[in-house]
Amino acid sequence: MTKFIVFLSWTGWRLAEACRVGACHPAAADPVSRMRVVCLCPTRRSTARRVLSPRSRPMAANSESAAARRQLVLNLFIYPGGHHEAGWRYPGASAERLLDITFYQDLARSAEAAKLDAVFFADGPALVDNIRYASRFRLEPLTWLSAIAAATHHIGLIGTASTTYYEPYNLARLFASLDHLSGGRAGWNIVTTAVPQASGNFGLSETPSHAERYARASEFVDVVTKLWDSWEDEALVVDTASGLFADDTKIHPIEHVGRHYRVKGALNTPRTPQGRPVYVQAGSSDDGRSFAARYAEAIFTAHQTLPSAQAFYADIKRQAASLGRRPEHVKILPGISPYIGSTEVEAQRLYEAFNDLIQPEYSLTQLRQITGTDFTGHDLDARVTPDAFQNAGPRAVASRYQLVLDIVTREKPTLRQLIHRLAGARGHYVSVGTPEKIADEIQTWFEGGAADGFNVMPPWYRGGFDLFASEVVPILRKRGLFRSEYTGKTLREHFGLPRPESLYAQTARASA
Ligand SMILES: Cc1cc2nc3c(=O)[nH]c(=O)nc-3n(C[C@H](O)[C@H](O)[C@H](O)COP(=O)(O)O)c2cc1C
Repeated sequence: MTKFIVFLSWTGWRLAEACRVGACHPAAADPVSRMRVVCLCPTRRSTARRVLSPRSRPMAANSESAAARRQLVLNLFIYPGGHHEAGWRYPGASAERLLDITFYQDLARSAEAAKLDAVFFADGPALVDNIRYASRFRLEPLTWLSAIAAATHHIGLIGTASTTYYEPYNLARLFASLDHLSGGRAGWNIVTTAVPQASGNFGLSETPSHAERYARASEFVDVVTKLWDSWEDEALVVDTASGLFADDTKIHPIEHVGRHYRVKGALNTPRTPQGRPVYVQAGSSDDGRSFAARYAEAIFTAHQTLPSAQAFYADIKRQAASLGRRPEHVKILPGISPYIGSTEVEAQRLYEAFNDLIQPEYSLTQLRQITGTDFTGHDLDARVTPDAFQNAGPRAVASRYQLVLDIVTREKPTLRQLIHRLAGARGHYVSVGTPEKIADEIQTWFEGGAADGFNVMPPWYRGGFDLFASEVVPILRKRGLFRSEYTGKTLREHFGLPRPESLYAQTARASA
């Protein structure tokens, strides 16, 4: 017997749109979640008219062209099974295709068709605890992004790699290769990795301290920058007539000797189309912020409230400017996880449908990892108070810990409410509502000094992303906030970032 799920999925909303003109449709199978829907014509007509006739927002002043106007950055953050920890269980989530590269190539092509800036892959050098309940295995970013590069032409490719668990020379080669093979679309999300179980996979008896990780990260970025610049742009000659392949006077060993690394160089790969991949960064503590202000060209960050995001945004822009950098060359990109419905009620119901699928064993594991407190066996409907987190230890300086503490202090949730808050997007902003409402929130953060764009984190694939691309992006485009066409080919061009001059060219110019 076909199960009728009353709440309206996307096709149902489309049907509701048809309802507005009075033509009710029989129940139809919804290709997104393959749930059968019933179009509630009579009750929907007024709702449909209210919801479906998009409220006009003040359009961009005609005199100001979209191209001249500051453009929103939108990346699709790809996570196996979706960003909600139970996303893999949601009907229509294609759980059987979690390791199917064609699924991710199709998703990236859809993101490219929507003119998004980049696809974004996280990474973690260890198996998460309690994998038994959540699709939290890791797709190694560089290999999967290389396959996506072959299936796309414009969209950027941002992969995460940890300075704590890589070697500079290898990382420089990998990202240089991704930039070459993609025609200049590579971005490197620089992380220092806080998860304690990673160190055992790399022969370390303990996890380096928070401060030590950032000290290493700074030297690491200095080394890879020298490696990416070790070939001057003119070094590669390839003159078949004369037989000169490369001008080795323009290839420079870096001879780096530092506290953490000794690297002779030069890199064994020519300088790349972008010169260097785009430097993205994720880590929001004080150390993380000063590191980001110094190196990052884009910063992935987690904020639950507009004021918190505004304070972070202002701080980073101020720090970057004080280092002589142009603040507009540092893009602040909070995560946003959208739950989209044709009415607020339906969107809320969708959000609750996901939370009904969570398995608290996994959620409590994540909470313990972030806060150091094990709530196993605690009453899920009892309130959580800040003094419950006595075992934070070194985690206390990590931004994710602070974020959870802020939620508990601000909202006084029960344990169940807290794990629901975190289940959606691990502490990133969750936006539940109609496409208009979600576009309003994006515009408010973008114009309110809180974000230069977002890493979009759909609760599930594909439906969660397809709804965002088909319903929210057009509203943003209509408001003049987001591109209609790519105007560049490289990720730097999408982000409006300059191609960096090599260190040698800078030195030569300075001494000329
Ligand atoms: C938004 C965000 C995303 C992150 N993504 C990753 C990741 O994919 N892999 C990883 O190893 N660490 C990741 N981290 C952890 C950071 O690399 C860093 O180790 C941790 O946040 C501690 O630094 P912080 O206190 O400065 O945030 C992320 C952190 C943030 C804030």
